[in-house]
Amino acid sequence: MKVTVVGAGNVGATCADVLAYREIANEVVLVDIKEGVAEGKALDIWQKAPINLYDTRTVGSTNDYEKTADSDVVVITSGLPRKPGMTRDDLISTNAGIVKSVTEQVVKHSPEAIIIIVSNPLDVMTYQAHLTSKFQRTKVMGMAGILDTARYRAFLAEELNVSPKDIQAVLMGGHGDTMVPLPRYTTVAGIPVTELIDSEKLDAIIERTKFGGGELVKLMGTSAWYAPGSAAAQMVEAIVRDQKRVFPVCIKLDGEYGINDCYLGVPVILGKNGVEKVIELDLNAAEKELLETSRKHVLEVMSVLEKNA
Ligand SMILES: NC(=O)C1=CN([C@@H]2O[C@H](COP(=O)(O)OP(=O)(O)OC[C@H]3O[C@@H](n4cnc5c(N)ncnc54)[C@H](O)[C@@H]3O)[C@@H](O)[C@H]2O)C=CC1
Ligand SMILES: O=C([O-])CC(=O)C(=O)O
Repeated sequence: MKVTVVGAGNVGATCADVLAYREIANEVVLVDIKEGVAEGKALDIWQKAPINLYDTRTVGSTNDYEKTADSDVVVITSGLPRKPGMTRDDLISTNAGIVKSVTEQVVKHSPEAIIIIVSNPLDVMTYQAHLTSKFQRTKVMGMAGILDTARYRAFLAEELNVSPKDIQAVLMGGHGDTMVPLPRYTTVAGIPVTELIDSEKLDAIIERTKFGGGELVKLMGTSAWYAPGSAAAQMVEAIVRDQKRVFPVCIKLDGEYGINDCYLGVPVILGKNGVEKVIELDLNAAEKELLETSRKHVLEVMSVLEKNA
């Protein structure tokens, strides 16, 4: 299996590293527009192989997409990260152009690839890649839900003093402050979380999750990369190993949840064909209202992209 990661910055390099040391692919090609950066990071990851004992080949490329030819999966992380005071949506004008030009190259050299978008604003960049690639919707998806649920699970694990491994959760909607965590579908080793935590503490954790990206931007002056890079690698793994994992993933909705033509995070089954099924949960009225607010927000940002097209 061959996987390309475009953007050899913080998230892309982390993703490539996880793909390599966990031997998720046989070959990982790292691409960046900045001269030498992708080659250098790919070489560094390859030199770690004898220490960490893996044999995934890592190759770097300065914008030469020939090296990416016939990739099975392509992860797109190229684009600006936000700085303190910015929203993810503020990145749209710069990142839309980057995602468009990168997707054109990806499609030309890997017409059968499955594309995973990481660049922000996530839902709208997934839209951009889908528009440009003209691939079927099940083969163009965005990574956000695994990261957002991971933050939620980590905060819960800390509060309850249990292993993060035992916390299961699902979350829906756009990757932003309108995301919709679903406590009704959150369990600790099968026990409904609401039996273990009072509602005030749970609400505080939900709020912290919604602004989890911004918390890190404030601390570091740029956005997160360890959890995002690992989350993207986990999606790649589900696809290349045909694991049929159930994850929240951003995809164009075609009538699911009564929504058409909007890109939103929903639980899906992920396997060798990409998104193999969108799972439709029976949401209650309050959850539907939150999802509707999120849909409206993503549609607004999608319309900015359309105006600039
Ligand atoms: N979906 C999510 O949950 C998350 C999304 N992100 C987003 O991922 C993106 C990358 O973040 P970082 O890696 O932290 O940024 P970074 O600045 O460390 O890396 C971005 C890389 O993209 C490269 N690049 C720019 N234009 C390019 C082009 N046309 N072709 C190839 N490479 C190009 C840059 O040279 C740079 O090395 C940002 O848009 C960020 O907002 C970050 C974390 C989580
Ligand atoms: O917050 C950001 O800008 C990056 C991101 O999407 C996240 O870490 O959730």
